[in-house]
Amino acid sequence: MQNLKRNFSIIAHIDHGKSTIADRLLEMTGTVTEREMKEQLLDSMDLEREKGITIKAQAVTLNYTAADGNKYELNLIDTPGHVDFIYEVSRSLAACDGALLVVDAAQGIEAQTLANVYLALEHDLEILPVINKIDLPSADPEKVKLEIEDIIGLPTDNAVLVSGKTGLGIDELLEAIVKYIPEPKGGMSSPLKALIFDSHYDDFRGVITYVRVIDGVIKKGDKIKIMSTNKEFEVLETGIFSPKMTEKNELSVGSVGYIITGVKSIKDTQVGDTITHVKNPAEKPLEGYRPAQSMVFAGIYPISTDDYEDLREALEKLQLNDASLTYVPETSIALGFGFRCGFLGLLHMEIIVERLRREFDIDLISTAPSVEYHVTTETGEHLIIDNPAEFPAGKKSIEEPYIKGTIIVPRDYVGNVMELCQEKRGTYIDMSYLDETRTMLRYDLPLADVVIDFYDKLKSRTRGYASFEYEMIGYKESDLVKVDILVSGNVVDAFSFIAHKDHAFNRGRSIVERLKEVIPRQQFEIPLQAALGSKIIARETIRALRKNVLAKCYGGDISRKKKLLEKQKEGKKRMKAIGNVEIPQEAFLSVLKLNK
Ligand SMILES: Nc1nc2c(ncn2[C@@H]2O[C@H](COP(=O)(O)OP(=O)(O)OP(=O)(O)O)[C@@H](O)[C@H]2O)c(=O)[nH]1
Repeated sequence: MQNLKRNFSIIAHIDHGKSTIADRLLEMTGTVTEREMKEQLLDSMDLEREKGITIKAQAVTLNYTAADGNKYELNLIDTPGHVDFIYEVSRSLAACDGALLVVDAAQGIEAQTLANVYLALEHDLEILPVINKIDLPSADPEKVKLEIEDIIGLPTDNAVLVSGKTGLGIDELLEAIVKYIPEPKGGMSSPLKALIFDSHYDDFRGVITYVRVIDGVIKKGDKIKIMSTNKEFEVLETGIFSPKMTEKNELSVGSVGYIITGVKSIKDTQVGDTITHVKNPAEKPLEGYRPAQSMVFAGIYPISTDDYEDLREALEKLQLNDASLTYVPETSIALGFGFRCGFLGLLHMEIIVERLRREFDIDLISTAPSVEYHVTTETGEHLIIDNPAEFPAGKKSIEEPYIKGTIIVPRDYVGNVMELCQEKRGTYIDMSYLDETRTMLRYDLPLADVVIDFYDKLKSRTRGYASFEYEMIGYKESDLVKVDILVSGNVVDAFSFIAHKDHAFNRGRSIVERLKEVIPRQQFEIPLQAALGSKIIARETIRALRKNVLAKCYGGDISRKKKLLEKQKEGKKRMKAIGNVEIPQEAFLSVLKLNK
């Protein structure tokens, strides 16, 4: 029997029009009305819209009657667009049989386009090229077609030219989806295999698990189990997204929808895992499952110690919907009680910190982001550390994570990009010309240096024209040291960092220079030092000053004097005392920012 389902996702570089095209498809198939369309449906989170990125994979089912008279069920699975979420992209793609490759007719292929295409090819997906924005005067669809053929090696005979803005070509696109995206293969009577490609926590209904059924049928009342953990659950409801959650009696081969099981935590239904029946289970799970892994770590501290419990609750809540966020309590002499958090990448970290601030209204300090190091001690012990405070004194060797970075940039900026990559300890791999104006560069880079300020610098040095994408390539041995910052001879743990030996001096010096500017003079001299073990590598001194707030009030107005003293006391609350030195909160903020 013919399967009239088609499962696909849209892959595109940021701003090439993924959401706009998705909206048009929803509109043309009558899935949502124009009025409902006002809000861009597929990315609904505020923050997401602001940052112009799609964070969480989502799905929607469209009903489409094709020119051949058949009624098709088209399942569009939205994928996150950013490298931080590459694993989620990969799992969403695994739920599809094909992908629309959307390329902006005026911009051409970008780094992210390439990375996502390679992922789709790894999953054996049929790729349908879609050239968007053909309404633009600067559109050059023929040139973009050639690029797709030359750079990706993908034929473009069946490429569809569209304008997400005007709706031009969307009819043809729907027909092309039915024609070129393969129908789902799988056995109706085979043991159940369903891939979990996303999940979210709903306050009222518990965990909603997004699944794609590969083999078999799943329905209400079924006893199921998660294959990696063998945990068993009962199915309370099955349904599809149209785009609201709509109950359906069953999900069968090729279906994309949700199941509700009364699971309390999304940790129990991790993305990439396989669901099967307790009775007559599948023999083997679907390939490629691995738990999401933190790549970037940072300490997060409430500015006011009163907010500590609120911060813990907020993190707990965020984790309900984000299994890739990890946190453990941590204490810092300088910053007090907080949490060491693990993130998928820098953007993920920014999003979480921003949500803590906005949605939970907590004032925070985050320490400079770091990565996970593999250390072998002199006694042969292997340690994994993600916090400079844990850096062992005696060590034999230390390894750090490396990425392979791909940067596409207009030719004029190649010099700047190469310079930046060199500063970031990159190793040049190769360079190729995409067309007359654009160049693709590849470098191996240490992740630690990429997370610090690589994106920002790349943007400013190429005036925003560069696109950047990376993949992890593993660990490499490196000459790394820990640098401590001392204020009046006391180590301020929040400022300690791990760096390559050649960079230790510069970073250490810039921190003590900055501290000299932001710590107010006190009644005694304050030495500021950067130290590598017991060796001082940089030093500044804040000269002594007798600060007398009453100096200005030579008259006898006692109440005014009192007021000033009160004010000074207030200010002191916002100080952290390191030894006998009072350091204002702002000093931490400004130095940690610089450290970023
Ligand atoms: N002129 C023109 N503009 C378009 C077209 N399609 C999309 N745009 C515009 O391009 C910009 C990006 O479109 P989005 O649909 O948000 O792009 P996206 O790929 O989903 O972007 P991210 O969600 O940031 O990954 C928006 O300002 C759209 O209005 C088109 O066909 N023609």
